[in-house]
Amino acid sequence: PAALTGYAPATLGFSQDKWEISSTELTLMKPLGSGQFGVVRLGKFQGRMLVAVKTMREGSMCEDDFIQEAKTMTKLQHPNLVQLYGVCFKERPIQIVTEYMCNGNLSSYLRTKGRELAEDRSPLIDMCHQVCCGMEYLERNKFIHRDLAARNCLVGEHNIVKVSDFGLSRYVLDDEYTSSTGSKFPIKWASPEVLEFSRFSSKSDIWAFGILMWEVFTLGKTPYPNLNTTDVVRQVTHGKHLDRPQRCPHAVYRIMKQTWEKDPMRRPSFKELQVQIEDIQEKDY
Ligand SMILES: CNC(=O)Nc1cc(-c2cccc(-n3cnc4cc(C(C)(C)C)ccc4c3=O)c2C)cn(C)c1=O
Repeated sequence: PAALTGYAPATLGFSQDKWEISSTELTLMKPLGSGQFGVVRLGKFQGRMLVAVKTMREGSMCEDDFIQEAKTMTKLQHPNLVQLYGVCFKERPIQIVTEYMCNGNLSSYLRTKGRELAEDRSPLIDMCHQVCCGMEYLERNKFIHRDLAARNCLVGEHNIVKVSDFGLSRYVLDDEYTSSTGSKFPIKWASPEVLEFSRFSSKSDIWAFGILMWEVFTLGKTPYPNLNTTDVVRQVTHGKHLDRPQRCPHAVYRIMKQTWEKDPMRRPSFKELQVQIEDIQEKDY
């Protein structure tokens, strides 16, 4: 059956609209770590399919709003998106069940495995291309991620990269995260219009994608190293950009710079970025 070949069927094999999962169908296993909503565990669905299970920490999420949206989110299906399989919401705390990615988040993966990846440049540009493909699908579906960063992408076998937790920031109840002046707000990935007016759009996702490209070509460095929040906000609003990472080809840096246009409408779309990245892959790699 498909599950044994490692191919993750989009809807775990049940009918399209069965996005409600009963907790009796889940076996929880080892913890994978904890995120904004609490502990995430490895699990098994119906005793055979490996999944990841987020158990919502009390008060961390606006659960009713999320449950409304979950049905739509299960319909977002793409090879470069971490598939949302369904939600257990008959008991509290609710549990979110997604596809499992064996190599963890892209930021840690770059920091630990980056050396090998950088031996040849193609894996790095290929990872950017995969994220771009997942984001182009979201853009096409008028779906905004709102917190695109290497830490919110996950890695599977054979350097497969998928975008994770898209749109979930809308349900975070922690003001430290949601307020642009909060200690957990992702300032270094935020575009000028997000910093000034909290104006999120696919064009602010494009800005964040440029920062993610910089993360990839620095093998997981934190952007604006040794700058504090105030300095980052000043630099970004005054049009000062991240420098070209030493292992980043000029052609790739030219793409990054397009994503950091102050005027959102002058930034490319993910569709246009996809073509530009594919052109580089054909020529240089
Ligand atoms: C070794 N393999 C693995 O560890 N694989 C996996 C690890 C995680 C994992 C583990 C712990 C924490 C988080 N995490 C991290 N950041 C988050 C950020 C948000 C927002 C709203 C702030 C964007 C929401 C949820 C999370 C969240 O659950 C994840 C994704 C999820 N999945 C599907 C895996 O395959």
